[in-house]
Amino acid sequence: MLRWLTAGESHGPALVGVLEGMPAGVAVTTTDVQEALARRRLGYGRGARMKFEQDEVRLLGGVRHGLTQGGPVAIEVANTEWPKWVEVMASDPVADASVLQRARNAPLTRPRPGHADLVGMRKYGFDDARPVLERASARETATRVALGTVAARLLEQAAGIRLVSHVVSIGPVAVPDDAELPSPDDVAALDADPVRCFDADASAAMVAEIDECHKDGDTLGGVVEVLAYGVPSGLGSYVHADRRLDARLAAALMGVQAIKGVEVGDGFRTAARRGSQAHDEIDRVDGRVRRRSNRAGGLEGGMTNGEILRVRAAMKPISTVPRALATIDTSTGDAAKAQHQRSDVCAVPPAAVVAEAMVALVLADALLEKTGGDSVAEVRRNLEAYLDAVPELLR
Ligand SMILES: Cc1cc2nc3c(=O)[nH]c(=O)nc-3n(C[C@H](O)[C@H](O)[C@H](O)COP(=O)(O)O)c2cc1C
Ligand SMILES: C=C(O[C@@H]1CC(C(=O)O)=C[C@@H](OP(=O)(O)O)[C@H]1O)C(=O)O
Repeated sequence: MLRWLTAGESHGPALVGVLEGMPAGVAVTTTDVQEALARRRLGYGRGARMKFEQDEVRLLGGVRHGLTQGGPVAIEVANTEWPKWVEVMASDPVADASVLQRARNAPLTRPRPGHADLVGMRKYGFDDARPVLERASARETATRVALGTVAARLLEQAAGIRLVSHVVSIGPVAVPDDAELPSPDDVAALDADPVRCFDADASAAMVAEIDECHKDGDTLGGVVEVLAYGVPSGLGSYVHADRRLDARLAAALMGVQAIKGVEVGDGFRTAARRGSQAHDEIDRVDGRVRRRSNRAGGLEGGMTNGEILRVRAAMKPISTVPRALATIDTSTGDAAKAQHQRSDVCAVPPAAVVAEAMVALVLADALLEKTGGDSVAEVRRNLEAYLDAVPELLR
């Protein structure tokens, strides 16, 4: 079983992630994690913070000489913004109370609709939204991407599974339904695209939409898709609700800040079709079982079926809207405009990278559940033994 946890605040000294259950022998370096984090910072429409903040990565435990050791992997992602927040986010009481009178520490009492601010204040007993937004912030996704990097390395090295994430819509602009899917060889091209989109026309229209929206003081959401190539048949299970891989993927994706819907394969589009047009017919071609289509997105009965895994996640528009939304001031009860400082206009491209990390973590967990194994070599051996034992007529 693979388990993971993250800790840390948006403007604290650092975020930290712990991944427990990784077999020994996964090749991963600080540079691998840094490169993955750099991909999360890409994307047209992100706010000022992305321009001046660096992600400083330290592998704190579980990796030696470029290989996991079988113990928990701990990764720190330091916030280079920290020097500006030393007093505001100090973990110990601040001796000189006068420093807390400064503007940066003023209580945030105009909760932003769409954020955790208002309910977080109620639930945890704060008269200031600061502690709520510090932990609710999607800055935390940096740690998920760091941990997802290790999971993705296991998937590739033990099972030849490779992941791709891309953007399929931003606001009203979408790639055509029948557009070609990007493959793992297209990742560099996706990284180079301003909105991580594989369709050049749609990409240009998305950039124009973001510009338009920025001018209007507004924000945008969209839909991302994660593809997994080379996934063996039989990860997950139909035997119980919490073992279904579709359910586990949906929960992991819904756990990303601002994700409001998940689609497996053709998902909601399938619901509008007749059965004869909704499923993936089975054939035998050159002695191998093949599917004539992949509308199911590689998942049937809560299990991978050997086709390309395809899941989508819908992100709501950024909640900190520059043309500020109506709220109340919780210190007076009066009507007010929601708190607004800097913010992203659109964070759909980084959300694709975060979604990819979540899929990597869930797939790595499902792979280990199927194969067991304390080292990459053992995982690989066990996977091969399982696949070799599948009767010829079912292959
Ligand atoms: C990669 C990423 C970047 C984000 N950047 C911002 C941002 O700059 N400003 C903002 O208000 N919300 C941002 N969000 C979204 C908020 O964190 C999210 O709206 C908030 O947590 C409330 O959404 P929820 O109801 O799904 O938790 C971002 C989300 C992601 C995934
Ligand atoms: C820092 C990151 O994202 C942040 C996520 C975020 C939010 O409210 O979720 C708000 C913004 O931070 P701030 O309010 O400090 O400007 C984003 O920059 C990051 O992704 O690394």
